[in-house]
Amino acid sequence: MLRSCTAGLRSIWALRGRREGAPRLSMDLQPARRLFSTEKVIHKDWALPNPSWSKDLKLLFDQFMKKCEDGSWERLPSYKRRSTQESEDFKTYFLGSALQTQSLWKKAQLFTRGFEDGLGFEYVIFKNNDEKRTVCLFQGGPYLQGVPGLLHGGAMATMIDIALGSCTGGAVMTANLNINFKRPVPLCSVVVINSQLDKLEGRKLFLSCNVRSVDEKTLYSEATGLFIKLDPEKSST
Ligand SMILES: CCCCCCCC/C=C\CCCCCCCC(=O)SCCNC(=O)CCNC(=O)[C@H](O)C(C)(C)COP(=O)(O)OP(=O)(O)OC[C@H]1O[C@@H](n2cnc3c(N)ncnc32)[C@H](O)[C@@H]1OP(=O)(O)O
Repeated sequence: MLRSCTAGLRSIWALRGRREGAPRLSMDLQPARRLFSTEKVIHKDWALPNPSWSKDLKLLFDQFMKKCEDGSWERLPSYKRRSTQESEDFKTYFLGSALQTQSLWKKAQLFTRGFEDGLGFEYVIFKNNDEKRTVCLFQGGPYLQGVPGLLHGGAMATMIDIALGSCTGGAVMTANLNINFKRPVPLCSVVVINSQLDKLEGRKLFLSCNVRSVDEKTLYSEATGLFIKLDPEKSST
């Protein structure tokens, strides 16, 4: 596994900069203004295949794109930054946040999309609106290592949070996340996160998910989450 990961890493580095519009990874090599300067970078949809995607990930992606053809499933686009409207929605609740007072708001971006192709979080989410569930295809790259050769549990928790969040809509926050890590996830492998909305109770959304290998034989994790729809009457800061 480590050998294939190293080979993958070599090919990832060989492909550096080839994807159109892809910013370089390190801030010290690339001045911040260049990372955030063009509309093209800001609005790029990152939930699409790139050369770092493994065969498994591409195959599953193609299968789900087929399911999208009759409209029962949709691929969720993924941007480094939230749309102006979404940002405004959240700003309403966090008027005193440091981001706004320190003028850093313009530089804010989703941290899962801050890595160079293949090194961090490669993922795409498909949503079935009628069934209130999503499927997240996730390949965790070499920069997400915890125990040598294995994916860091925090990286897995991040993806679980995002996967569960994708079953919600509008302005919500994670109030509780409960994860059982059952088997370690090999670094650079592909996992499938099946999430569903179990119950809606007022502003509370109860969700659950499981994380499995592509062949479905290995159950890596199971999790539940409680998300709360933000109350416009309350400010959280
Ligand atoms: C953001 C998602 C957007 C989705 C967009 C869709 C696109 C899909 C694509 C991509 C998905 C990306 C997804 C990203 C995901 C990232 C999410 C995060 O990282 S969030 C950061 C970590 N979370 C916090 O920092 C919260 C901190 N906590 C709070 O701010 C508050 O506690 C909050 C807002 C959660 C609730 O506060 P209150 O004042 O509005 O509500 P109160 O009255 O306290 O609670 C309401 C009800 O919920 C229960 N409740 C609240 N917290 C609970 C808890 N921890 N456990 C159990 N019950 C709880 C309460 O008991 C109450 O229940 P009763 O109505 O009385 O029955």
